[in-house]
Amino acid sequence: MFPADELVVDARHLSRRFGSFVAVRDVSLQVRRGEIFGVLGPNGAGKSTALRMLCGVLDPTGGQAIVVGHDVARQPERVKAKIGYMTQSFSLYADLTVAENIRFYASLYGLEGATRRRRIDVVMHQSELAPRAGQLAAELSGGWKQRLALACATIHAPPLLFLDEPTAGVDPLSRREFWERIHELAAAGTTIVVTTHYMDEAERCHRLAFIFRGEVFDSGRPGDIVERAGLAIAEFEVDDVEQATALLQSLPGVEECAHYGHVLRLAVHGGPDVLAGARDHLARAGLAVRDARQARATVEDAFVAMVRRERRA
Ligand SMILES: Nc1ncnc2c1ncn2[C@@H]1O[C@H](COP(=O)(O)OP(=O)(O)OP(=O)(O)O)[C@@H](O)[C@H]1O
Repeated sequence: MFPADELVVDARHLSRRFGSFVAVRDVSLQVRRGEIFGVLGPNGAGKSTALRMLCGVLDPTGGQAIVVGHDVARQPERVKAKIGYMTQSFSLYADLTVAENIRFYASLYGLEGATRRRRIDVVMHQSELAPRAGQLAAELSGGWKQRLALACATIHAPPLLFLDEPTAGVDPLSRREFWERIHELAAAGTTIVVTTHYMDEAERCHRLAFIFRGEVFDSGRPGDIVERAGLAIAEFEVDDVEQATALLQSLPGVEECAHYGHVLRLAVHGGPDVLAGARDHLARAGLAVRDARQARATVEDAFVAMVRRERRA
């Protein structure tokens, strides 16, 4: 492991206004070396704006961030040289081949001589792109484009990698492979800050920050965030799903009652006696319950509950 106190990102009270609109407000977050840090939030929450400030491509209008040892507002060029940045749109040159794209990024980061050759070999090998070196980027599938984008973003072996919705639109297998690669990079000491809308990906992060309307609402390890949300979950298989939903939604403390095929998933604020209480409620109304079981609350449950609570407030 790496020194636990080695902060690669140290943002304090970071803010960004666009005119009178505050897109990011008073965001403080610290990311340690080798961590995979996830940033979650609904559309328009301010995730990309926060990331762009941490990358040194957008000036903060308040607060401070030290990233890879440099102040993002005072030394944005130093920060940019030391980080990798991959966005949803991948920033590839469609009419260049795989190898040409990688060589282009190697030049962009000033790699020369033996170091350049070695890094090109390493990323080609790690991304398994070597057999496709001569293929045009435009001809690659979504998953291979994503591999190429990651290869380009890491060509200079940056100690810190920012990923802004890196798996949007790629298939589940490619997403899994991508995350395996992310974990390999982190295990080798690369720090990763990633935004995502996929909650299974959020669960793969070491720590998370929930951003809503520009502010951090909660942050910590996925398990701790889920625990703080205080939700108990039960799943029911019932014959009359619609009637069961209506009945369960009338129970006190219900956060959500959602359909998953023939299964109803109930999330309530409260203790584990939820299962027995809800089943009794259905039984009293004469509804047949074929199966009832307690389930694990997830980051998605915590996220949805948080966003709903804030929208109600
Ligand atoms: N250059 C800009 N000028 C004005 N407003 C902006 C600008 N950039 C972002 N915003 C606004 O700031 C808010 C936050 O946008 P941002 O792109 O950071 O959200 P996000 O959380 O990344 O959303 P998404 O998940 O949809 O990518 C939005 O309301 C957006 O319209």
